[in-house]
Amino acid sequence: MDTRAEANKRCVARGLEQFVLRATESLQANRTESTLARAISIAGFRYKGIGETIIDKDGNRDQLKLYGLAKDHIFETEDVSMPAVLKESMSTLRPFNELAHSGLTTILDRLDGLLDLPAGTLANKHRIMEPMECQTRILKYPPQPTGDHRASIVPHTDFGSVTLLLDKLGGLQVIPPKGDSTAWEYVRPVPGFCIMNLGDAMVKFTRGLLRSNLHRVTNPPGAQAQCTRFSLAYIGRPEDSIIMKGFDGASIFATVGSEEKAKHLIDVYGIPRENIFNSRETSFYDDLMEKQQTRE
Ligand SMILES: O=C(O)CCC(=O)C(=O)O
Ligand SMILES: [Fe+2]
Repeated sequence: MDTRAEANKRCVARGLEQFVLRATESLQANRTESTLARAISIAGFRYKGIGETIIDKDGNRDQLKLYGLAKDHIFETEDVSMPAVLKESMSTLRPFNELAHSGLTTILDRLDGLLDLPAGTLANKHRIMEPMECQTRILKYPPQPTGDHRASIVPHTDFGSVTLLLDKLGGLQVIPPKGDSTAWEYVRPVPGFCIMNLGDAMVKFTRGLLRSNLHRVTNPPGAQAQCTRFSLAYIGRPEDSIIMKGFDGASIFATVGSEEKAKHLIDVYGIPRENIFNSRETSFYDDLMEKQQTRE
């Protein structure tokens, strides 16, 4: 990346840090939850106070507050009623949305390549100036009492195509693909990087080949459990006019550890036998490269 782009990114990051702190404090200080909840009429693009949702069968309530801001409102604020702290922060929020959306586009282009889709297939369904329900979400998780290991946010999959998460503290957990439903594992945030999560739209587009992982947030591990956890999410969604259905014509390559699993991919997903490689041998890498080079 050139130095100008680097500097740009650093400015946005600094602005964002101040913005998240200022916004969460001010929303907390000035709100009456019901007024703010009414401030934005589109469902999901609003303030949500602590405990508004039930997160498990025992009736436990969530332990976070959040504000969901529509991408379309960030670029067309005139007619949108929103708390002053957010309106005042548009000079930070607009570049953040542009940066996050360009990150989303980079990932979508990479996925086109991996799925053997024509270049631009996915990005053309996520053009930033088209109406779409991409969401910037500011989340605040107060520290929980020691030993409280309940989830703070309900276990869920994301409703969009790709989510980018800017987290400093741990607390985000996933069930890895091979795990059982109790095997939650922490996702460690890496300084300078964001966490990427595929959402339900990608499952639909790829007819279930890509996975939208179940995740939740619980008390951060170790000493971090004493800290308030802030998180900033950009939830990318396809344009409003896109029909949620599987793409035709993508070549899918897969690795499997047994003939039984290969048979499942062939029978259920119709993947050709020659596109399925053995995951127990490193030779699959050369086989795949050879296939990629010989494709039209
Ligand atoms: O706070 C986080 O790290 C995750 C938030 C999340 O999963 C969401 O907003 O969908
Ligand atoms: Fe999520």
